[in-house]
Amino acid sequence: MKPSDKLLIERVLASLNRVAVVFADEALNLHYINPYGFELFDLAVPDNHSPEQSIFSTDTPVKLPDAVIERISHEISQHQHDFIAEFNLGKQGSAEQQKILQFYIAPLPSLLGISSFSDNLKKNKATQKPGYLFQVYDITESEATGKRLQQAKIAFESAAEGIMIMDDKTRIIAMNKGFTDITGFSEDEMMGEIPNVFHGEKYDAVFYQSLWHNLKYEGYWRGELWNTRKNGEQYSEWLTLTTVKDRQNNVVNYVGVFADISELKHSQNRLNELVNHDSLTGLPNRTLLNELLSHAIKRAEREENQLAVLFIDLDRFKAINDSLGHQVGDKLLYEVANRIKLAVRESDVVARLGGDEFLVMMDMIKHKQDVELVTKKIIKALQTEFVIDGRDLFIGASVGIALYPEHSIEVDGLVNAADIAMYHVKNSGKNSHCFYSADLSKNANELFMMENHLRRALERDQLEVYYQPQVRIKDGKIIGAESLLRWRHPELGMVSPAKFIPLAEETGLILQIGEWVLRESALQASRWAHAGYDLNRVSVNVSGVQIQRSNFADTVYGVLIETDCNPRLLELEITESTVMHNTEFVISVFNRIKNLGLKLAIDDFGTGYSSLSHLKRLPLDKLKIDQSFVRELPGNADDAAIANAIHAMANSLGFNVIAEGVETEAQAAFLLDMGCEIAQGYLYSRPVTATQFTALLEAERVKNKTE
Ligand SMILES: Nc1nc2c(ncn2[C@@H]2O[C@H](COP(=O)(O)O[C@H]3[C@@H](O)[C@H](n4cnc5c(=O)[nH]c(N)nc54)O[C@@H]3COP(=O)(O)O)[C@@H](O)[C@H]2O)c(=O)[nH]1
Repeated sequence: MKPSDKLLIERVLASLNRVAVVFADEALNLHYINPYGFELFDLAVPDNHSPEQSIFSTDTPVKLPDAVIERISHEISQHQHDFIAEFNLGKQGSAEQQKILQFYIAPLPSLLGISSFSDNLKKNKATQKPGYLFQVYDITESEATGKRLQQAKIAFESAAEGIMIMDDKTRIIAMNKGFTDITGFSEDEMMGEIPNVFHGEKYDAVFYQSLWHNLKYEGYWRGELWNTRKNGEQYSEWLTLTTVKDRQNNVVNYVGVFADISELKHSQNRLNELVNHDSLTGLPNRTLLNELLSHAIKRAEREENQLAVLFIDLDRFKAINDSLGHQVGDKLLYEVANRIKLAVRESDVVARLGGDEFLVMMDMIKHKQDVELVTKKIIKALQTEFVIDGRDLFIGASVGIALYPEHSIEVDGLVNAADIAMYHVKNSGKNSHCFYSADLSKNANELFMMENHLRRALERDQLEVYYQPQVRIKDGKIIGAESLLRWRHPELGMVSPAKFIPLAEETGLILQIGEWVLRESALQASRWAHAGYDLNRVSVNVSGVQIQRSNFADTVYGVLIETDCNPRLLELEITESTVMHNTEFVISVFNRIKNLGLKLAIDDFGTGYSSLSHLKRLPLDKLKIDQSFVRELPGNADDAAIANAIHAMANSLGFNVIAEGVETEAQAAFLLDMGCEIAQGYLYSRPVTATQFTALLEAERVKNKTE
């Protein structure tokens, strides 16, 4: 071989950079390996050897890795000359690499041809014998790609989602089983068809603009769609469309993947239903109402319309719920919701805010009078008797009305204004309606301020207990005292209990305040007893809220222990209306108090609607004739008859009687004549401080001593 030919062949072999070329003898000793072979098998280049000059003698110790030799000799023994094998081949100086190699082995009659490259080889006898030419390709990458393709194919076929592949004209060219499962359409029916999402007529222009804009500039579009199955059923799908482009940036395919989210939608709707609706009546709750009201306000603003918000609070509902139980209460609320719905237009919104509070939102209001008419209709509907579990129940409704934009232009503002107006109705006789006005807000603010002041009154020692004597009419002897709470406010002056007790009851502050009055009274009663004053009892007013909302008998017991007061020195006065609510419960509380040794009196008797059968079951000691029946005695024949009747009834039930509000001698004489022996009123003394009361007792003691 000419030196120039030898050089050419050597260069060609050296330039092959995708195939390793190896000449080996029968014993698989290497006689030649090109530079790429060195790289592929990670062989160290011998010191005296340059890779370009790749021909070497067998004296040069270059060897294929053992694992490779083993595998080749195994395949040759099996007459396999074309095979793929996987090896861990060490990368020089770095971690091993997994490689997949494709071998082509060509047996050669002898290696004599290559001996001409090297003088060493010429002398080598092995070159006389048969040998092999190996071509080895690294197919690791393409194998991995193949594997990935295989996996993608499995994923495509087995995905529960529907997958469709479209050409650049959005015609379906491939689809999976998930597509058929969801839509009901087979491959035969869909091939070449354009999917619904691209149909020009199904959605509006804005939808298509946004879809194509996204596909073009973002490369994908994602959204929720309604679609129709082959059987005509509507379903909801979540679809992702992706644009596939070639190297020249031309669209070649669109791929659509969609999931059937009908079930999810259903659950979501159910959840929304639960979150946004009142479970008892099915009406929108406060959350949904706020949303609806907010939309309605925006619409009213656009269309320059008026809106009305009616805040409805039921009258007497609490009493029914407390006395007849929650089941009856729930049924009543359900019926109330139906009656309100029937009284308004279909388009009006009726919501339940909680408890016995409802709200009606009416839009497109032309005249205030129209709102008033509907309100009256609602009140009338709720006034009519309800028959629940065979029982006739009567309630009423107090309705506050606020108008958009007159009273507020905001959701909260409107609801608050209607609430304030409703509150005003409640405080002025109930079962009526009233439009909001700024004056009402002023009152509400004052109440709010007073509530804040009252909260601090106890801590700041602004409360004080006054005592009013209860006297024996025939000789004027003080036989008892009624505790009457006073609030001495640094700025507001003396605040009447008639003003702050209802507020304390509403806010629950009465629990703390009432306990404080009881403790003060017990301490004072003990002081007077220890001082030797002959006082039968100190009578303490107890609010219905204390009885209904606290462990009242336990509180009384605690106060007795703390103050070391003899229970016989104390009497509790409870209003007639309190004892007729939740009567069974009240009876049990009264029995416990009675067992502690205290006396019990009914205050303001004659103003409520006592049932005689209930009265009989209460462990009472005394009835207090309300001052409204005393005021016009003896001239008013009706009051005289009532006072007489109360006295007679108390006698027959074995109760003592006391008359309150006695201001004149004539009243006292009439009462004594009637048989009522004890009285209380300005005739004897106004309520006074404990010190002043002690002075009254002391004066009496002195007087008795001197007589
Ligand atoms: N739950 C609690 N209620 C209390 C407590 N302290 C008082 N109250 C209740 O507040 C209402 C107003 O009380 P007050 O302004 O003290 O009025 C009482 C007397 O001052 C007044 N009175 C007494 N004699 C006369 C009279 O001759 N003429 C006249 N016009 N008024 C008079 O009557 C009130 C006594 O009411 P009563 O309790 O019904 O006997 C009042 O309802 C108090 O009950 C408290 O600590 N807790």
